[in-house]
Amino acid sequence: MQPVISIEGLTKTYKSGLQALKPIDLTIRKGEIFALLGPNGAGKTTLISVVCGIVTPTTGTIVADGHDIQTEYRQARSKIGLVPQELTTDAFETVLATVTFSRGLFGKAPDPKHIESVLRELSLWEKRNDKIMTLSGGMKRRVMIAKALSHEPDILFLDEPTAGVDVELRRDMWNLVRRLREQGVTIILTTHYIEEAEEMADRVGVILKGELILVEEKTALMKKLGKKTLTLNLQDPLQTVPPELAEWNVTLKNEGHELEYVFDSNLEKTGVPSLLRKLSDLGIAFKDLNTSQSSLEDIFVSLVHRDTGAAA
Ligand SMILES: Nc1ncnc2c1ncn2[C@@H]1O[C@H](COP(=O)(O)OP(=O)(O)OP(=O)(O)O)[C@@H](O)[C@H]1O
Repeated sequence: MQPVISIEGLTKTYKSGLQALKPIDLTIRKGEIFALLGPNGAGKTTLISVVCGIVTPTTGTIVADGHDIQTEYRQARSKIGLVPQELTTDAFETVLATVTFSRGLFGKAPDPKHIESVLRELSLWEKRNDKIMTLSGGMKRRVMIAKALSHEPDILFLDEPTAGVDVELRRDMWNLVRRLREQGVTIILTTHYIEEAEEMADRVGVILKGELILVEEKTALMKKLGKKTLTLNLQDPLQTVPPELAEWNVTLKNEGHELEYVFDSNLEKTGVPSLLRKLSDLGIAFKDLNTSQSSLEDIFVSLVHRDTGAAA
């Protein structure tokens, strides 16, 4: 697939000496929705800010839609829309003036029809003559999105678009993102929420302490997330796993007091009912059972363990 953003050897060390990004290589494909996941302080905003030309990289090159973000900044930036995490807009201006002005900043000819359709899509048309400062927080966020779309960007960055927004805005945002994707816009969003990535993304990148530790198709990642563990507390401890249970790939834990079975909860046949029947046939009784789902955190932990070479 055609790359729309190519990032090579990107690092960022802030003046304070903090290395916010370790060498990052990443290609964003044209027309995809890419979700960048990571905990607070992982480097998501720094990465976006560098690609959008707000923060200068320490090393590395970034090409956006064929233009080097540093040597051809204006051409590259005109292709990009950015919805930042923080609301940065003129409080005394009206909605319409702010969004119209944003388009002009990118050297685009005025297009009142486009501005109107953006404002209507974001339920801002009725508020077009209101001053920004009189709007609610959610409405202000909608204005930020309208500003980012004012110059018809081919690439849209959304930095935590749904942090702290209500259900309605979240749903509108997701619908908008889908419609933009249908129009061929490439979307990169950062989020803490795995559901958001699950709902929206084609691919997911996980960033941890400035390091892009995983980039994967969402469906593959969801398969990993779909892993569940069934733990049975046995009535009587077992010395070894009975050969009759070989097909389930179970393990004994806690000195034979617990039988553990890891299965894929996405599958129609998880193997759980048949395992329980087999245990009953074998006369293996259990006092209690519980299941736990591997979370994004589990994936983080196992990746960190792997990266540091510690025993998993
Ligand atoms: N201007 C700056 N000067 C020095 N350090 C900074 C600056 N901006 C960010 N940092 C640091 O860089 C690291 C990465 O921050 P960044 O905002 O990119 O993370 P994030 O993944 O976006 O986090 P969050 O989810 O909290 O928004 C953090 O340790 C942060 O404190």
